[in-house]
Amino acid sequence: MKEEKNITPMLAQYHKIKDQYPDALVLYRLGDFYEMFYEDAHTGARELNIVLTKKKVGKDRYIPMCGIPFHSADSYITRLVSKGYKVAICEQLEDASKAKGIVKRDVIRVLTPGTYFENEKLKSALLGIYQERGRFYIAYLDLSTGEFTGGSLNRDELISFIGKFQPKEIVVQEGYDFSDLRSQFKSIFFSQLPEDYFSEDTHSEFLGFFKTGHISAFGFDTEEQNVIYPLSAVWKYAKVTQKSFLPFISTPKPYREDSYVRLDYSAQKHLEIVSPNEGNIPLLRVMDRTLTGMGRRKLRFFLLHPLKNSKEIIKRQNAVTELVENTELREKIRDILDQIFDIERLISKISSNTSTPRDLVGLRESLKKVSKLKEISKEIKSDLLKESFERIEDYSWLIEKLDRYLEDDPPIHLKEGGLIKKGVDKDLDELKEIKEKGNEWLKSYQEKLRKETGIQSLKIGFNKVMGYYIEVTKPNLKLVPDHFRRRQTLSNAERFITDELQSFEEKILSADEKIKALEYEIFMRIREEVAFLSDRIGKTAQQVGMIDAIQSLAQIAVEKGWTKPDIHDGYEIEIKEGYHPVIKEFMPDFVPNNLKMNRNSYFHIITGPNMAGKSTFIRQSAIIILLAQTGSYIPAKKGKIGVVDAIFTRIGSGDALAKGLSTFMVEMLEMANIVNNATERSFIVLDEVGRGTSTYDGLSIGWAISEYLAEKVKVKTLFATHYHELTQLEREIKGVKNFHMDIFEDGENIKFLYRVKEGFSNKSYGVHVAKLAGIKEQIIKRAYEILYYFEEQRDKKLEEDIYSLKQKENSYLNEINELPLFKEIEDIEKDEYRQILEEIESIDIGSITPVEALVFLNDLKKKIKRLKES
Ligand SMILES: Nc1ncnc2c1ncn2[C@@H]1O[C@H](COP(=O)(O)OP(=O)(O)OP(=O)(O)O)[C@@H](O)[C@H]1O
Repeated sequence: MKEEKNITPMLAQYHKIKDQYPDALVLYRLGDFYEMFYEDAHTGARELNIVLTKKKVGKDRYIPMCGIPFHSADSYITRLVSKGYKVAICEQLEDASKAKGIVKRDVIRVLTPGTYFENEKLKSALLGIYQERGRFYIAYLDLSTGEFTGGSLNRDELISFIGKFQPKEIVVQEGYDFSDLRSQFKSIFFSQLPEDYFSEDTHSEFLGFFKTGHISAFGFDTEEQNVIYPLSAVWKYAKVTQKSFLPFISTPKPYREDSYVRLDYSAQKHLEIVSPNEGNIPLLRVMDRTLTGMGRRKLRFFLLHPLKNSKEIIKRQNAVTELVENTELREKIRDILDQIFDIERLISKISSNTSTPRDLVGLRESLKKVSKLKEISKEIKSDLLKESFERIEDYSWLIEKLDRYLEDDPPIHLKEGGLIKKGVDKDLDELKEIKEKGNEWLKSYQEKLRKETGIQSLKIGFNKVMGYYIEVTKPNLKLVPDHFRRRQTLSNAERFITDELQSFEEKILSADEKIKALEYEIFMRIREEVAFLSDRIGKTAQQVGMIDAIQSLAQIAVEKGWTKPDIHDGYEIEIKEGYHPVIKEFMPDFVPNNLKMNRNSYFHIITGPNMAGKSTFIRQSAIIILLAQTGSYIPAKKGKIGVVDAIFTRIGSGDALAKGLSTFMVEMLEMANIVNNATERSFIVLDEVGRGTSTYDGLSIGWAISEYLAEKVKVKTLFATHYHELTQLEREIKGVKNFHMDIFEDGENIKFLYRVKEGFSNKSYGVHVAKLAGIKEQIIKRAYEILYYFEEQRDKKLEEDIYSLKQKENSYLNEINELPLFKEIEDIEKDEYRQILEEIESIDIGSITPVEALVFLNDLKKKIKRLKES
């Protein structure tokens, strides 16, 4: 900010502070308001829709200003932060009435989208990214729970991670180009951090904070060492923004993407696991039977991180089974969990100094219930649950202490007093006694005055503005003695004070102030003791979350009659009478379907009319596999699941992920990702491929991709398509099988049966759907005429195409030699001519497919054309 000459001391102070926070809106405390000045005032007034005024700062000098009242500042600040602004809170650090000269002020905290952790609405979380040689090193920090994790990812994994964890703010090193990430995640705010956040000094400070000398102490491997950059940068950012309020941060944990099923961002979105597409309901919401915040977060993690290791899946499944089968135990656990608050949030608040006395009482009560949970650990049999129960620590000594110290129903605000029980501190007890005795004195003094004056209705009262007073109603005023001094006149009474009452007031008020100060001091001491235990209590809270997530899986299984799938390491997948768990909620007569995949039948091409249930079927299959691998029971009569290593989806064409890319380009990017990464152990669902381009381009791409996936990768795939030509693949590749959605046809009227059957269907019934949608009868009639014509043409053309492709395959060299174009190149320069000839000769006739032959021919034609033109 430019220096201004001859400015007031207040403005000079403001400039000094603002200069330290150039990228934040500085909220400068002035009495009962937070004021913004200059450019900040313009921004604040615009974003908050409040009046922009002026502040006089000298003779005829004004600066722009806007202000928000201190008492309702929270909602204004939330609005600013949720719009991506950083807000620096500049407080008065001393009592204005006692200050000599200008009141001391400083920024006590900077609130940013990723660090305003105590705001429930914002759900703040922070991600740091450091890039080196194409690898992304990340650190994720959720200050509301203390969760801190770091890892090394490739680009796809990074996108998937952001999708799963949904940070509100991403911080990167200066100069890092994040425009492509920003276009993909529009609701996330990005900040660049200066060099020193990534410096060696910061590394040492960070390691010092966690009392270790090297990052490997957290369990990171040698090749992950660079993760120290984002970890320490994120930690420093939290420290700088929180200032003295730094809440609990757990020891960083390595995030190992490769121990979970690969679930790309597009799959998370398409399957609507935790966040729905417009208007829908996500799987998590339908399944969630957790009773605590920790459990809810754990269940969310389970669903986004299905396991790959069959032993681990079965271990979790066994825990779920125990609670499915033992109703009494499940209900006992649920009853206890229901009374436990969000311990992770509480300890985070308590250690950040933003806690209220009620948070400590909440923690105490929750820990009591946690002890109750521990009491039933003897009844537990399954390994995973047993481990969780065993890891719960016993906090009876802390509970006992908190019980002894804290009043059961303390006030919300820390400074109101009445927090600490009797018997904790001698001085405090004495002061309280003075206060209590004071009450007795007041009673007897009131009695004495009534007798002396003869005014029976005389009463002594107290309010915060006036202090103590003697109230006499109007009709009795003539009886008031001379030594009563008037303090206030009301409509039907007068209030007085006497010397005696005034000296009493001084004594009591000073006792009261001392009580509050002492209580505050004691409270802060206990708070610190609890904060010191944060890490350990946090670990116990994690176990409570695990138990809660497991019981939630058991509860939903019991409620909905889900079954336990058979998990194995083989290739086969079999689902009997499976259904879509979300759609079924709203459609009780949902038709269940079977899926059977093995070495002879793993690439299923599913055709059928529009609206017949193809998409639903392929999505439900992916969801059932995902659920099975989280250890959950499944919405099916029976299931055998050969563990998959990835679930890929290519669904829908409406969701242009990144603006600026065509729908088709987005679709092809997703396809490229699938083709490049799928293995024999993956599971793919494709809902139409190549729709965003011309029919033949689309068909060719769909065809070539199917051939590659079915023949080369041999990956289990469900491919819903309107390209009926693709059903030909069944004859050419073993493992490809055709299915269709069954319908009941009666002339031009059809009824959807929503059942998947073997064989193909060569009609789309799109016109029928148009009719259902209410398009005029005469248009429908005409559409049918055109459709029949096209169908005839198509069938003829298809036969011809296939015939000619076969021909090309058998004798492609001859055909290429006979191409008229080929002869024309004889006049062209020898070298290039030879090059083309060599290219033709290098082709292995036996291994080329019809589609490859076509592509090759097209390429050749283009090259020749280019040569001719040059
Ligand atoms: N198994 C089922 N039982 C009952 N109703 C179903 C079933 N599957 C789907 N439906 C209903 O049919 C509607 C259309 O299903 P879906 O979107 O899966 O069809 P589709 O064949 O993929 O259509 P399109 O080819 O137009 O994309 C669903 O919204 C649902 O209401």
